[in-house]
Amino acid sequence: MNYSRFLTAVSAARKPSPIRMLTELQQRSPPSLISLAGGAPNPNTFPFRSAAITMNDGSTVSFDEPLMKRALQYSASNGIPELVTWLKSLQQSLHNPPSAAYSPERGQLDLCVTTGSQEGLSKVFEMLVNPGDNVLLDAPTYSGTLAALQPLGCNLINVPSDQHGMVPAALKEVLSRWDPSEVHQPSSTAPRVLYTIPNGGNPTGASMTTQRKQEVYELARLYDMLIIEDDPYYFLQFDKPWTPTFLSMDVDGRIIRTDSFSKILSSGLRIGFVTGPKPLVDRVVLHIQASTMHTSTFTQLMVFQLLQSWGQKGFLTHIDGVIEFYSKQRVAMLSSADKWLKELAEWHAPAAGMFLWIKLKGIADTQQLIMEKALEKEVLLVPGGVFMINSSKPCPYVRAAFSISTPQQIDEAFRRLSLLIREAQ
Ligand SMILES: Cc1ncc(COP(=O)(O)O)c(CNc2cc3ccccc3n(O)c2=O)c1O
Repeated sequence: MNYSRFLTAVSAARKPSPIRMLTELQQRSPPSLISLAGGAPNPNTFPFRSAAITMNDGSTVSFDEPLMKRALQYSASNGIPELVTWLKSLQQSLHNPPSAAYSPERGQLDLCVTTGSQEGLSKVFEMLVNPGDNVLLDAPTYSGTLAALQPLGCNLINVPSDQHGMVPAALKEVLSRWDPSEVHQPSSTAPRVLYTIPNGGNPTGASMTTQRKQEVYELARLYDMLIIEDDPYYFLQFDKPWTPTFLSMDVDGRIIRTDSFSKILSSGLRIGFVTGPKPLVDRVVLHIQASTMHTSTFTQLMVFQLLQSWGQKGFLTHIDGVIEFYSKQRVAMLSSADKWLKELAEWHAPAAGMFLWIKLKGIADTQQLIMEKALEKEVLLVPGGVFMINSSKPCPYVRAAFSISTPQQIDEAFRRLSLLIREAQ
């Protein structure tokens, strides 16, 4: 793969920070090294001494004095080494990516920690997307992605999708505007990037089938596109076996995958990770060096100690418990939807995630209904327009999350929504 053709001028211009290189050199050196180089503050001046975090199972994640001094200090921009190693091993076990054994130039799999997958997404978009570029995605899509992409001045092209995700035949039709043999010409306007949320899509709850992923991947090969696989709901798939990921079929090194611990460990700790070809992950890390420097060392060490004590088996056992919770929530929302909304709306049962995408019958646009009337009835949902490429276009959908409210609250909310719809029809 020729990765340079995908980089924006800004990303290509990024250079390693000399100071960060010295810091990382020092961290790799024997303790006998005396460094007067780094501008790191002296941790003995920090007011925090130790910490002990009690886990639900009664165990403790501890920070003794030496570890606390490390936790409160700067660390490597790609993530603390032990967490990066643990996550790479997890990706290997879950996805067995073909590119893991490749040379760096050929797109060897690499990984960096980010402050939530949101940071990973925004830095990946800024690495790849120039003003005027054509970028493919299946709308409706995550509003945070639109917020990161649209200011870059690109042209977002929608690829039709349904409850099983992006439709390969529709992608083929969209791409038929360009000749695959001409995509490498400097004047070509062919898309170089395709973004999708393959599991438990936000807001649609849609999940791509393996067959569709394979067909989309082959089209990405034909037109030499990168695929951004934004997959924060991968661990919230209700049925096993979990669907193979784009990363697991990535023989070319053209997948950039963003994962998140927000839906399974904590959303406030802000731990995500970007997995992809080393030439591209390196560019994301250079951007991190020049922006946040790194994700909180304390947070990374807290999560790493937990993962180390769990092991992959324990991690997956925890996830089983999370899935069981959301599965019950989903059942509650679907039964309340059947009870209150059957004649008034349409929806598909999601196979993953935490969202129900509901089409209200007889209502052209939900924006006003939700933002004005719903508050009167004391029920809040997200009007579907915020997930569309053109948010001003009328949209008859609303997004309902079954993550926080109790089954009883969900039932009452849908009773209120049913009154709202009847009044508005
Ligand atoms: C498809 C997709 N990709 C990336 C992310 C970012 O997750 P991160 O790892 O935590 O950074 C998300 C998070 N989605 C949301 C977040 C959120 C935060 C506050 C309030 C509301 C929020 N709503 O509604 C959301 O959908 C997502 O759905």
